[in-house]
Amino acid sequence: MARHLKLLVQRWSSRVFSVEVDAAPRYFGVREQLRGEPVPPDVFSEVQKQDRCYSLLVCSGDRVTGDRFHWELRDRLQTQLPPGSGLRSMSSFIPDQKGSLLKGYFLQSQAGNSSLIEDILTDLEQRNPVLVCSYSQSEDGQQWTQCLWYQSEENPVRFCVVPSETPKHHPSVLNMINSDVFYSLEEACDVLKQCGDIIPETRSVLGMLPSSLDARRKPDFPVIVIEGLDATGKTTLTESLRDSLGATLLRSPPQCLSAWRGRFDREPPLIRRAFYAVGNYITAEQINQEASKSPVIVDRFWHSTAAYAIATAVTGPVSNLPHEGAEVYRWPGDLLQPSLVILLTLDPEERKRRLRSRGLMKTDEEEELDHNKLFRLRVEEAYRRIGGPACTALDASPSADLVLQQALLLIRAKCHL
Ligand SMILES: Nc1ncnc2c1ncn2[C@@H]1O[C@H](COP(=O)(O)OP(=O)(O)OP(=O)(O)O)[C@@H](O)[C@H]1O
Ligand SMILES: Nc1ccn([C@H]2C[C@H](O)[C@@H](COP(=O)(O)O)O2)c(=O)n1
Repeated sequence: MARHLKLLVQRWSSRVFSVEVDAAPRYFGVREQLRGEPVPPDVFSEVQKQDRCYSLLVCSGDRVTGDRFHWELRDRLQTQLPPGSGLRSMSSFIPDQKGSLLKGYFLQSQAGNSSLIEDILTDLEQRNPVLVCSYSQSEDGQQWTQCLWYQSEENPVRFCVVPSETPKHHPSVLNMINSDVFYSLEEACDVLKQCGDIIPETRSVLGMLPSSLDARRKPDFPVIVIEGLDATGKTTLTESLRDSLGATLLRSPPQCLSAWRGRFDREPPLIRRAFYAVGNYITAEQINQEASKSPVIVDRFWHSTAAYAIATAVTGPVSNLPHEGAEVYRWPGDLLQPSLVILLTLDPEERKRRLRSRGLMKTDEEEELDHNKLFRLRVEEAYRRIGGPACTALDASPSADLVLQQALLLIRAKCHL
């Protein structure tokens, strides 16, 4: 057994497991001996006595391989598992310990299909970096126990399953920095470089980077970023501002990456977010060049990259986001800081009306914004919490002309244009 797996299992009883039920995590832990009354954790409360549950945790030493495997595993399981397996996202972590998060899946077998499921899991564990556990109920129905699958042939160690308190931080927060949100060009490039063999397009993306970057260089003209959810009116406003101010209009990701964007949108968060992070640095270089000649308007920048990444990594209500002022909301030290960031805000019904009347194709995340109210609320709140510079909110519900006038007032007050 690999050394890192052995170390993992040694600290097994200090780990907490979380299973997603109705878009919110439920927590449980394991103990070698049960103290006090047995209480089944609520994730097991609706499982029938004769049924078994299983967990699979991805334990790859290499994060690019591990994240890609975790991403593909969901499709594989959805195709192979019999109906009614109740596949859910799961994770395992040590509370408050950064980098301790392992991602995986939780499922259950029903009477009659457990041998099929066990064959699938055995095959997966033999060929891939996964750790499988099975859960079963004791004869008297009082207790659920966990058995590490790789040991089950030899001398299986059974752990008692116990409910666990909601941890201070959502588990995803433990691995967010430089996995979901990148705080330096170097960290984002490292991920893309590791993908060179599996995604040849990364070489072209990295080839677009300027040879040197100077985040401290102060642009001669103001740089104004327009942010907001899709269909809040960014394109409409940025084009009007360009015309009114005689400004240059740029966007992030920049035009030169558009041929590869769809390719990276199909990758797991680690790779996808690294692509968008690198896009911001390429746009920053374009800003540096243009802001020596005229004001620059930018359609999306760092706030979009960080807000969508944070809101996707965390599940459940807004209260699961990292707390206000947390490290994840800081601005990367090596990225150009705009003079002003305007966040367009819009009532969800009006946004939907504009989306419908526009009728364009939507990305998966835009679809998610429409269907998942909690996701939308998390993105909006993450936008507000990101600092350095923080967003200035602007109500985008009046007519396009009135929104333009309000934006010009903000720009003149802040940037003395
Ligand atoms: N102030 C406004 N009042 C009414 N309709 C508007 C207003 N601003 C924009 N629209 C319309 O709403 C739709 C979405 O606007 P726009 O494309 O500018 O949004 P966006 O934020 O750039 O969207 P995306 O991020 O998806 O590209 C368009 O059909 C546009 O004409
Ligand atoms: N600087 C950026 C720009 C965009 N994104 C991501 C966030 C969303 O998934 C999607 C929205 O972009 P749009 O469809 O409006 O072009 O792209 C990002 O992460 N960073």
